[in-house]
Amino acid sequence: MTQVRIAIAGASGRMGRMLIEAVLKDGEAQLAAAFDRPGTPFVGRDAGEMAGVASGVAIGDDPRAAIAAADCLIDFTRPEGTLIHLALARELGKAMVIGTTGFDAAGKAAIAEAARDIPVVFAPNMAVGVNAMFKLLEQAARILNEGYDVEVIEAHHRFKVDAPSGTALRMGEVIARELGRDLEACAIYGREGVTGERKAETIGFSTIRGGDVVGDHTVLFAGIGERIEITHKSGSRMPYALGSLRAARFLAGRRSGLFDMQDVLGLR
Ligand SMILES: NC(=O)C1=CN([C@@H]2O[C@H](COP(=O)(O)OP(=O)(O)OC[C@H]3O[C@@H](n4cnc5c(N)ncnc54)[C@H](OP(=O)(O)O)[C@@H]3O)[C@@H](O)[C@H]2O)C=CC1
Ligand SMILES: O=C(O)C1=N[C@H](C(=O)O)C[C@H](O)C1
Repeated sequence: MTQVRIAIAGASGRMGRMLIEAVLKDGEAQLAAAFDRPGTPFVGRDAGEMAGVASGVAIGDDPRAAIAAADCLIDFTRPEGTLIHLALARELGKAMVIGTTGFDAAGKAAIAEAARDIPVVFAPNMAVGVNAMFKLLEQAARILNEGYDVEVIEAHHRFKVDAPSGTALRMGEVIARELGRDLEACAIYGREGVTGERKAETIGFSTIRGGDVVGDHTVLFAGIGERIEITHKSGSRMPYALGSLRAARFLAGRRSGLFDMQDVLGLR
């Protein structure tokens, strides 16, 4: 069995650490490189240190060298960093798994463009449970397509920098598509003051930030006299890391193309 050689960007970040731990425990993957931004105190230290395992791989600060050493780059950083790493992966002909959220339209277009030359999995949530919930939402929206108000509520830790979460936005997209609506036109991001009555076609988003909440998402379908709530709660970041490794294996042997976790999990 050939092992997929993995490089990890943002090695000292919350997801970077979790990914390193997952790769080191996975018999089908090999940690080829891990890197951080130059000047961070983690550069030069063993990548497995925070997982309590000696990996023999020192955290570097040269993205090009790290990506060149691997078959696949897994990137959970920030949009500006991811786009730099994406250009390098494209130049070097390497696969890439992108978990970073918060891209603008130009960033998403750059990912689609790069995927003409290299294989890319780009998904706002790598957890199997959340991807199952996307399918449940499709079905719920299909059934509750009239008379039910749709609200997406998400909660995350105090360190998260983008809102609403990428997952909440994808939930909104899935529901809007099923209802024949354009999310850009119907999304309401928070309410304040005299807002007037709720418009039936809107999809509302509410964001909570606090403490160490890993990630909770609820979609509320509220009718007159009844309501349905579909909720996913993350208790650990490991499902995101394990999903990313599944994605890296899915990309092995592919030459190009833009995929998401629905493709990886065969849910399309
Ligand atoms: N798709 C999914 O399943 C999931 C997605 N995410 C997303 O992943 C991303 C990272 O989350 P998380 O690990 O919690 O964040 P952290 O802030 O803990 O880690 C981010 C890492 O990226 C580095 N980084 C930041 N900016 C840049 C840059 N411009 N260039 C290169 N490296 C950079 C940071 O380095 P430094 O310390 O120097 O800033 C840090 O090492 C977020 O967008 C989050 O929403 C998170 C969980 C699951
Ligand atoms: O920043 C996080 O932590 C998470 N971000 C992703 C998102 O924005 O949807 C996925 C998960 O919810 C955790």
